[in-house]
Amino acid sequence: MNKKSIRDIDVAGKRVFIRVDYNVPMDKEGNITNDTRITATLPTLNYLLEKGASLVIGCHLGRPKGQPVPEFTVAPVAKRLAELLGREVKFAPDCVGEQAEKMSAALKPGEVLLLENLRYHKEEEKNGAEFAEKLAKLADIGVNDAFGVSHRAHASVEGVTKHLPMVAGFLMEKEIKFVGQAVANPVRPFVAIIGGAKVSDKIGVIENLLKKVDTLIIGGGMANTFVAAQGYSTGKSLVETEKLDLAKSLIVQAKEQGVNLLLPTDMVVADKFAADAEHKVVGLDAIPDEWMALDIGPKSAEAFAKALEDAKTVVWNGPMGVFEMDAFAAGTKAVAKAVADSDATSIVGGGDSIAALQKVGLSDKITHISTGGGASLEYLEGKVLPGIAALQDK
Ligand SMILES: Nc1ncnc2c1ncn2[C@@H]1O[C@H](COP(=O)(O)OP(=O)(O)OP(=O)(O)O)[C@@H](O)[C@H]1O
Ligand SMILES: O=C(O)[C@H](O)COP(=O)(O)O
Repeated sequence: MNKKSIRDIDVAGKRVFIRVDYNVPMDKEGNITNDTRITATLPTLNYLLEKGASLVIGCHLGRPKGQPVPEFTVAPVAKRLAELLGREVKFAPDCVGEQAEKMSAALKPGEVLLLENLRYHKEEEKNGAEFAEKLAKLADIGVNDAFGVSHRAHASVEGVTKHLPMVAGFLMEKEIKFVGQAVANPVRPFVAIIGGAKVSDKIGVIENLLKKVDTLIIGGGMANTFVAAQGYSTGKSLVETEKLDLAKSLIVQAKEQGVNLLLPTDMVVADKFAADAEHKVVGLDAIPDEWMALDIGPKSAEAFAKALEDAKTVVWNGPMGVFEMDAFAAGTKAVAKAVADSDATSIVGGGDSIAALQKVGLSDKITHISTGGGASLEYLEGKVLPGIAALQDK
């Protein structure tokens, strides 16, 4: 890596601003259901603390759209982080402003301050210069250990580096190494699996992935838009109507480029988005008007698993269904098992994808669990991520 890391700087007695990706899955009561994204940063945090730094940690949770939405407070993260670090974690109820400045100024070496959700301010996602400057005031030097957010040119990721020199943390270094290596010269067949719910974010990635992979499997919420693009009626399923033309064109592009594009042929549909919903398996031509597709069906799962049998490189982001509810977890489980059973180099990324893998107990069968979902997909496409580009050169 041609970027500086925390090994290259002296942090003794300094306040370090660290951007992390603590966008962790939570249940309705606000309990963290998977803390991988927190534990993955501990080597960086502990190293800096041992070297005599104090830490000002910035992160986001969910998409509160620039408002202080209580559901998206990162207070539960502060509690979990304190348990994991075995030391007190102070909490600033606003990430910028007088109180945050006072709290950060009072930090002694070895002390840790977590800032409230950065996305409570709309300037974060807009990369507002003033907001970035306010964040920079909280520290002497910056560290980016948030690979998962480095595809976003947000204030705490990109803008802040104009006021605060920023270097890579250990997690960032590790992600760049593993994700980069696996796809630099992938052993073939190379299979990518895309699912999940962030359809408009990730559908654009597919065009570039088609140039790299031999097989592309699409499931989860992402598949519904492709099913609709083939002319089927999809009832109340999650569908990005604005992306139907793009989905159609991607189906054509896959054919032209000789990529084996696998879409579901059956679905598990439900009468509502709930764990106790009435549900059944149907073919694509039989999705009832008032129902929604919440998982791929068993035939699709079998076909996807078959395509993974002889894969040598696999990249997976996004669950095949609403795996958080047992009735809609079978597709994700089947694909997870197929990836685990193959002897491919496998990279699975994304907050919910990691949670799904742990739920089925197969994480240790995966070559690299990436904390980045959208970020790892964009990195795989060959894009320069703004958060990485903005780090100090060696
Ligand atoms: N058919 C579906 N309809 C609605 N939601 C779905 C469907 N299939 C999967 N999902 C939901 O998608 C969510 C995960 O999608 P997402 O794209 O955020 O993946 P991720 O692994 O968390 O990646 P990232 O880190 O980029 O967010 C899960 O909460 C899951 O319930
Ligand atoms: O979960 C993720 O992929 C990262 O935390 C980025 O979140 P975002 O897609 O809301 O920017």
